[in-house]
Amino acid sequence: MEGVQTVKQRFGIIGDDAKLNRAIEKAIQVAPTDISVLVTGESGVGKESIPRIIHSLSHRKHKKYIAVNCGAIPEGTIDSELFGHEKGAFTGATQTRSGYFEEADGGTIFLDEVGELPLPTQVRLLRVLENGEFLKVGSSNTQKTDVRIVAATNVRLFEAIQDGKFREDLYYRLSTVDIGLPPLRDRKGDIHLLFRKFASDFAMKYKMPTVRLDDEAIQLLLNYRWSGNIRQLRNVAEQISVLEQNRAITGPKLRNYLPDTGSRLPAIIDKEKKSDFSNEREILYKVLFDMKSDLNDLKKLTLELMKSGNTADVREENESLIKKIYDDDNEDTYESVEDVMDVLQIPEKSTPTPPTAVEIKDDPYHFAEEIEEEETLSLHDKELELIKKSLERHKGKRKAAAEELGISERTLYRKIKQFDL
Ligand SMILES: Nc1ncnc2c1ncn2[C@@H]1O[C@H](COP(=O)(O)OP(=O)(O)OP(=O)(O)O)[C@@H](O)[C@H]1O
Repeated sequence: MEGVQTVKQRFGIIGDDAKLNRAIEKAIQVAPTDISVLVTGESGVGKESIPRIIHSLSHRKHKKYIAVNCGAIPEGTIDSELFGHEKGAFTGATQTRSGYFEEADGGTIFLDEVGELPLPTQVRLLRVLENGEFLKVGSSNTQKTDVRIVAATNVRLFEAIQDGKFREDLYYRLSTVDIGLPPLRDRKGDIHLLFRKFASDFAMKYKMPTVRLDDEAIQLLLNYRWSGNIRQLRNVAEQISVLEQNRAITGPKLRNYLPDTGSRLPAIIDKEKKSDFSNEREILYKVLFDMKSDLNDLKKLTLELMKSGNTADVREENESLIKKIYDDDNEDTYESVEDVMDVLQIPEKSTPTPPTAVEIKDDPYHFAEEIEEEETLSLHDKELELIKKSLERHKGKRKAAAEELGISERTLYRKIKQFDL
């Protein structure tokens, strides 16, 4: 039997927390059996690695492993996705199609977000679990399949059972063995380790030096509540790796990337609040918006220089703009405003005046209008725009889009429904 450390290495699992190790150990122990396993834990704790371990260490490893995100499939099509359908079963069913349970015969199916399954689908699933039997949608011919099921949930299934949204008998069938993964805030010893790993991965990906945290930043990292768990930590490491010029990260710098930190208060878990990604995104939008605004200012300046060819006129007319672009209290700015004024021979004045709203409005340059338009966009609009763009770019493939956006497929699915896309 493979050891916990070997498995961690093989599956790229970082951390040495006792609860994490116990979860991996349990996965290794149950792998050779056909026992159904329920993986529990908050969103982003790394539940997906457990079914992969179980499948790879089982006698089913040469057969298919299919991971299904139950929360990402619309209710109307989930039965057909899982169990297939007969030709003519519903409008658009132009030919017979096999479902995941048929495809994965001999292998393993991972049902992520199993608590999201509609009740009629739960009945079908129970039947497969009990005797391996299922019916294609629109068919009365019983079929057989031999599939090992590993399910995962980040909702409290007991509450769903009490609310009549999840069948109790199905819960017991699924959770013959329960493997719980701890939230990141309870794995303090692993937090900095994970950050360093992600920072080094992103440094390689973006071909930049690795960011490093000072002591204050490390403390902040350890005391943060991480409601989005490892996924959120990874996103923060990526944002910092991409956006920070100075690779030595101080506490105050890091704080900008941690929404609602409440400084070092102990973790407060809000059951209703699923994640902090909207706040996180807000910060990112702000940084991106500032960068875009600077870029537009520079475009304007360059165009004016090209059009007029007279640097003296341009520098006089755009004094406030030049100051706005270069007068930054950020120590990472490449040039100080004094250097630029020197180059352009503009005398220093005490208080730079940023362009007023009227100035921007009256500006004949289209990119200035762009700035004004951008400023009026709400977070909601920007989120919608990003989701649309990402879906377009990935030709409607939700998995790829969710990956790019740094959210789970289920969250993306909810957003698609929310924005009526
Ligand atoms: N121990 C770990 N070491 C390295 N990366 C990890 C670890 N655990 C999780 N990750 C990474 O964190 C991200 C989230 O993990 P995963 O998708 O498995 O979470 P989850 O619990 O299934 O979340 P959800 O319930 O939202 O689907 C992934 O990018 C995964 O690779």
